[in-house]
Amino acid sequence: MASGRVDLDGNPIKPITICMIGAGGFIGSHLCDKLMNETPHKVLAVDVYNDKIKHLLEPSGSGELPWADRIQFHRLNIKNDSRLEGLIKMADITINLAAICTPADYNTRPLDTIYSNFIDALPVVKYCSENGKRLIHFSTCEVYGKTIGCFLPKDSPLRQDPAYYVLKEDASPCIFGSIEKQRWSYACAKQLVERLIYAEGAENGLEFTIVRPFNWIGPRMDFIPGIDGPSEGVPRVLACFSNNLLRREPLKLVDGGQSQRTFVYIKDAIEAVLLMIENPARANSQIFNVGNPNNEVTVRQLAEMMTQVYSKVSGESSLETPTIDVSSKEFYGEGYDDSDKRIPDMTIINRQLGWNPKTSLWDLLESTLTYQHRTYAEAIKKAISKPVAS
Ligand SMILES: NC(=O)c1ccc[n+]([C@@H]2O[C@H](COP(=O)([O-])OP(=O)(O)OC[C@H]3O[C@@H](n4cnc5c(N)ncnc54)[C@H](O)[C@@H]3O)[C@@H](O)[C@H]2O)c1
Ligand SMILES: O=C(O)[C@H]1O[C@H](OP(=O)(O)OP(=O)(O)OC[C@H]2O[C@@H](n3ccc(=O)[nH]c3=O)[C@H](O)[C@@H]2O)[C@H](O)[C@@H](O)[C@@H]1O
Repeated sequence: MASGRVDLDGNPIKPITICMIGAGGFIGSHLCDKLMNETPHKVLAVDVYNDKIKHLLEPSGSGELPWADRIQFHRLNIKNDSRLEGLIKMADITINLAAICTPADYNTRPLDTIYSNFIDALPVVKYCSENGKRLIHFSTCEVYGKTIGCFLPKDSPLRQDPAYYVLKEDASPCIFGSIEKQRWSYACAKQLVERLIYAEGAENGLEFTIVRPFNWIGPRMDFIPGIDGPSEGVPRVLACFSNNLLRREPLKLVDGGQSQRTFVYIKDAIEAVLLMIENPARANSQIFNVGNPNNEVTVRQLAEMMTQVYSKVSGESSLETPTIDVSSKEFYGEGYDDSDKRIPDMTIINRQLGWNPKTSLWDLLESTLTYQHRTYAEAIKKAISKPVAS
């Protein structure tokens, strides 16, 4: 671990204690890795699960892990645990990652989605505000909803104009579908928490940073159905397509796979979060888009690229029919809707933190699919060869 580390203004960085809620998830596990390996900070890791950070908590051989005294796991559900306030008080800063954040849940479990993303976040904001603690809250790029451009006629030349689709923290509107399109329950809950945090900052002086991730992907994201998650579960697209590739099934393109996304490598994105943690003067009172505008593809193009990359890393040939079309109603059920296009404007994060993503989509898929193959291929083979109980 480096000593003599300095912030972006050349000041020495003092070791701090971080209360990380949702530390056992995809982003939390990578952030814990980074903090343990590269900084002197302490982490109070809060989650209901710890499988994805077990390697940081328990030594695999004999001897102690070098960071053993800098990470503590607290298994608790923030919905109903009185220990939460004490942990926030013990820390210098709280990072809240806890959420239900898989689109398959937004329209099928809208109450759980709203409670998780709105109600459960309220005490965290309150305790930080009342105790004068800094808060980094994880929101989402979904708060932008749809682009203005998607309401223009299909052949309008304005659709090519970035003013109609690039998403800016301080200028773009939040455009959701009607209430019966329950897909937007998540985005709407996240938006209201953003407004609450902003108001706590304005009226009560809460020191906050809001993060809007744009499709961060990489190893340990979600689960592979039937292996380390429920067989009927529907994770986010990276895990859905990985599962299809591992099982040699066609990748399912929802409504033709025409929606567009920009994907950023988790390791690039975590660099941005560390800059926020260690540069409070530059990060406080800011809302940051964190994404990679250079990695834009349609979902169909993503499927084609993942098929090619998987074939390269696994040595297996591609299927004759690599993709099939499926309607959103069939795949997600009633009430699904979609963001058409998500290009993050990078002006603010660039100006405040000098951060830029580095990894191309091909490279990030190559390292991620190498991990998926190494982690799951054998387990899938075994699961497939098991006779089905009659
Ligand atoms: N991955 C992305 O690209 C992305 C994009 C946009 C927004 N986000 C936001 O970032 C945050 C983290 O996302 P992620 O991809 O790591 O998701 P994740 O599901 O892997 O991690 C969330 C973690 O929070 C925990 N958690 C949920 N409810 C809890 C509760 N009541 N008490 C204690 N722990 C609880 C879960 O067990 C899980 O480990 C979420 O708020 C999500 O909305 C992520
Ligand atoms: O990651 C983000 O930045 C945010 O967006 C995600 O939403 P979305 O990008 O729609 O979720 P994915 O499940 O990754 O789906 C991406 C696209 O692929 C499509 N898809 C998904 C799965 C599949 O098997 N096939 C398929 O075509 C979806 O319909 C959607 O158009 C989730 O809402 C959140 O995790 C997060 O807030």
